[in-house]
Amino acid sequence: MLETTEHGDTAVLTLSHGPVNALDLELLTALPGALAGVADAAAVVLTGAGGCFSAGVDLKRIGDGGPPYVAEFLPALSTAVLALFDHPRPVVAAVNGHALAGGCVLAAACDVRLMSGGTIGLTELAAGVPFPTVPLEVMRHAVGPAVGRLVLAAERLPREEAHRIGLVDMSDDLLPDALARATALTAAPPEVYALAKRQLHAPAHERIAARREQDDPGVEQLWSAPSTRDRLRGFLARLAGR
Ligand SMILES: C/C=C/C(=O)SCCNC(=O)CCNC(=O)[C@H](O)C(C)(C)COP(=O)(O)OP(=O)(O)OC[C@H]1O[C@@H](n2cnc3c(N)ncnc32)[C@H](O)[C@@H]1OP(=O)(O)O
Repeated sequence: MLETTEHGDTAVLTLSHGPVNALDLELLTALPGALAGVADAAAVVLTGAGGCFSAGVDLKRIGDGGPPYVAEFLPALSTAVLALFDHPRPVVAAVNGHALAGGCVLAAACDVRLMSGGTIGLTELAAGVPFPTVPLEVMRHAVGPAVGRLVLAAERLPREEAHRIGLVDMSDDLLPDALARATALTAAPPEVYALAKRQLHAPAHERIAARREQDDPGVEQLWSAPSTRDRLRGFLARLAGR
C-alpha cells in the first residue's frame, strides 16, 4: 500500500493501491508513520506505483458506504499533509502520472514537485462534490492566486501548463531527476533546512491544523445532501463506463 525503498541516503515512498493509487483511509493514515520511519534518511521522494501518482480519495470506498468522507477522510488527509509539512528533511514529489484532487493535494504539500506525464488538478467540482477547506489551504499555499482557476474550473492540467503556474517542474527522467533534486536540497545544513521549512509552512500549517477536525459546515451539509450522493454515483458510473 505504501512501499519504502532506499536509494542511497534518500528514501522513496511509493503510493501503491490499485490501478490509480486511490487514497483510502489506510493509505492516508499510513503516510505519517512511513515518514516517521524514514526520519534518518537525508531526503524523501514520494511517488506512485504504475502509471498514476494518485486519482484522489477512494470514491468507491466512500460510495460503497465506507468511512465517512468529512468525519474521517478529511482529517486523515489533513494529518498526512501536516506530516509532509513537519518532516524536517526535503520531500520531493515525483509525479509519475495523473495527480488529481487529493493526489494533487498530497503532491502540493511536498517541498518540490517534478512531473513526467499525466495531468494534475483539482477535479472535485467536475465530480459535483463540495471543495473542502484543507485542500484549498494547501493549494493556495503552493500556487497562490492560481488556486481559483484550479478549484473553480476543475481543470486537469498537462505538465506544461502546471509548470506555467508554478505547480511543478518538468522531468523526462523522473526518478533520477527526483533523487538528484532531493540530494541538491540536502546541501543546506539539516537544522537550517528544517527551520526554513517550518517558517515557510507556518501560516498554512496553522490554518490546516485549525480545520483538521471540523471543515466549513457547508462542506458537511452539501456532502450529506441526497443530490450530492446522486452526483457522486453518476460520476462513479461514468468512470466505470469509460
Ligand atoms: C470530495 C471528493 C473529492 C474527490 O476525490 S473528487 C474525485 C477526484 N478524482 C478524480 O476525479 C479522478 C477520477 N479518475 C480519473 O479521472 C481516471 O481514473 C484517471 C485519469 C485517474 C485514470 O484514468 P485511466 O487510466 O483511464 O483509468 P480508469 O479506467 O479511469 O480507472 C481505473 C480504475 O480505477 C477506478 N478509479 C479511478 N479513480 C478512482 C477514485 N478516485 N477512487 C476510486 N476508484 C477510482 C476506476 O473506476 C477504474 O475502476 P475499474 O477498473 O473497476 O473500472
